Amino acid sequence: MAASIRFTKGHGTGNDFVLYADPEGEHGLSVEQLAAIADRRFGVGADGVIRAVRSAHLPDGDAALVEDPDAEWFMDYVNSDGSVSEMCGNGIRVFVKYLLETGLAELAPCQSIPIGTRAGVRDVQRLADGFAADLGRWRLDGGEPLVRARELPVARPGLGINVGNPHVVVAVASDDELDGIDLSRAPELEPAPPAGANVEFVVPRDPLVVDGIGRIRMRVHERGSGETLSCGTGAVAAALAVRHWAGPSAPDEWRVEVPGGVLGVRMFAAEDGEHVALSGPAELVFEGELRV
Ligand SMILES: N[C@@H](CCC[C@H](N)C(=O)O)C(=O)O
Repeated sequence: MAASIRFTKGHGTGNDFVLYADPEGEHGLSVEQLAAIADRRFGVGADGVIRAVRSAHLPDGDAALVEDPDAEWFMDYVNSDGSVSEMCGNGIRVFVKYLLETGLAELAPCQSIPIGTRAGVRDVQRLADGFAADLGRWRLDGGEPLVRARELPVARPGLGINVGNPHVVVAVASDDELDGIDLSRAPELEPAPPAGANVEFVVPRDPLVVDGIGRIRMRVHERGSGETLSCGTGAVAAALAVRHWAGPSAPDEWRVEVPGGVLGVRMFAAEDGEHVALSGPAELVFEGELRV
């Protein structure tokens, strides 16, 4: 018999999600069901589906990732093709907004809430106009694969960066070149990273730095979702890559323009090394019922 589940649709700079609450961890959906929900013609339509599960009710594999006993909620994130990802930078802000609006959690302005994810526990702070997520440590990862994309005149070397999930960032020559890339198909990476990667194409603004803030524009092809209007972890990877290429005088604060809006990225020293934080808006736009 078909079951029905209440859902909320939300987005962060146009990266959109279907969210539903499953506090006791009883309503995990199959890959096929998740992909059907995310389908833009035959389903609700979204770049990803997010399930809110109490950490206390996770299966052993995911429970091992939640080391902080204060992380009451776990963000179970899947891409629009039903594949699992470790982290979603836009999703985690929308997730916290959803917990607050549905009364599943409380958070005073400027305070933070720890959220369990497959990349570990991440703190999300409530701001006046959105949320900021501390995405923790990052690392150069995956070398410098050659990237080929349709309408990109030549293959370019990318830079592999892991911010909880894998990214490859590619610098392009101009706004026109960025706008001309056809991302209706996944870019080819050589060698291909074993777990795949999200691929960001990035161009600096001129001048690159204004008032101590670095400025870039990017487009993204997401692993498991295709081209999206925004990718939070992608914006973080893009800012880290451009800072890496720009050298020691580059700033630690960045403004990243994506097709769906603007995100903020900040690198800062923490006890266990350098962390990177992502800030931006989170919107909930409608509610409905899933028939699964
Ligand atoms: N859009 C997200 C990233 C979602 C996961 C990604 N497609 C992956 O497979 O790693 C973001 O805002 O970070």
